[in-house]
Amino acid sequence: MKQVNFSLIASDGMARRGRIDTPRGEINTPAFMPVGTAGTVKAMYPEQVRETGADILLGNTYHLMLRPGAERVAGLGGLHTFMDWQRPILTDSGGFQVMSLAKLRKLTEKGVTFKSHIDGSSHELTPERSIEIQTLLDSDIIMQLDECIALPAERKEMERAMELSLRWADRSKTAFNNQANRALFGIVQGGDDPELRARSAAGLQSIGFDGYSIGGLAVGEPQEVMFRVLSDITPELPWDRPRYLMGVGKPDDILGGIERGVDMFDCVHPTRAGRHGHAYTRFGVINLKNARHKDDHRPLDEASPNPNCRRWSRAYLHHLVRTEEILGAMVLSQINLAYYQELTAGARAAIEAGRISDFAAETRAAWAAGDL
Ligand SMILES: Nc1nc2c(CCNCC3CCCC3)c3[nH]c(NCCc4ccccc4)nc3cc2c(=O)[nH]1
Repeated sequence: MKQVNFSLIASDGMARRGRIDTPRGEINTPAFMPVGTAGTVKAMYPEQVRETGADILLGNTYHLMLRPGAERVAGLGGLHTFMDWQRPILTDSGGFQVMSLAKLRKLTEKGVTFKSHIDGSSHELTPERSIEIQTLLDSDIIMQLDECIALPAERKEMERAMELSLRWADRSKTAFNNQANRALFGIVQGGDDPELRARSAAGLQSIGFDGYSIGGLAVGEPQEVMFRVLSDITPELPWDRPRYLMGVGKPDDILGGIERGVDMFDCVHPTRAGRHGHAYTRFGVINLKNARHKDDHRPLDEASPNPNCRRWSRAYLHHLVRTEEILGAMVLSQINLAYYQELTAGARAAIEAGRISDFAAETRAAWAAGDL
């Protein structure tokens, strides 16, 4: 009996409020999933990540297969034990990271061979090996191996990568062998071409997956192109399965994705931006590196539910950022992750109350009015 199940709790237009039940706990959707690339959400204790409201976090096949190695993590009890995060983990298949990080990549029908960006050692990633690695990590939601191309691209190129990804989807499903205790997601490709996207979605559904990721976006295209592709594709996907928009994004991308029927999001942005001195608040993003803050005794946001937004002056946060103090990265990572969770929690409540469009309008108005 499948131990990972999606329930649709409410919908409001295309927006959905759902829940994914897994052996390691539930995931409330729309969900923002913090990224813990190498087995840690940078600058955060696992319990702090949970306290921000996260139900699930991401691990990374590419990084963990290179160091410390998938078999080694398995020997140490799997990724949950290794990092002491006992709630759900989603892992990516590694293909995207190979194409963006590795050296001397060679892509064939079989898979992709590459040299590690860490020590130059040779590696191969195939649909079968990626499933094996994600299973060794004991991940709760795993991804097919796919090929993601940057936009803009020629239609022939988008078609080639989409059709390869579909063949790899089939091989991934076979290698997955219907494991009951974890979920396998297919990944929709097809660039910005509606016909290719529809073919990809139909092809994945005929194979059958526990969830459907929307890949090939947030790869350089303008936001309106991403939104058009989303509006075209979510109606083509099964309403009773989660939709996961990969690598997205900034708060306004996430809000727009929710309005277009997306259930799950991941992005390195909130943690990376935090380490670079950018703080996300209800009024938009504030660059604390800017010298204008050096005498500002006001807290970041005195009405925030997050104590870290009330506790220190902007001048102090500016000081931490300017001096590159470790506490700066810690505090701003927590502030940004907490804000992303406030945003998705607010969306979940608004969908349940049938008022997602009001919520979206209020949220955008606060961003626009931002007295930062
Ligand atoms: N398999 C697969 N993964 C994709 C990813 C990686 C998602 N995060 C994985 C985590 C696992 C661990 C690491 C990440 C994507 N990320 C983005 N954009 C990120 C854009 C961005 C870049 C830097 C900062 C902010 C945004 N588009 C993506 C498309 C795909 C795709 O088609 N297929």
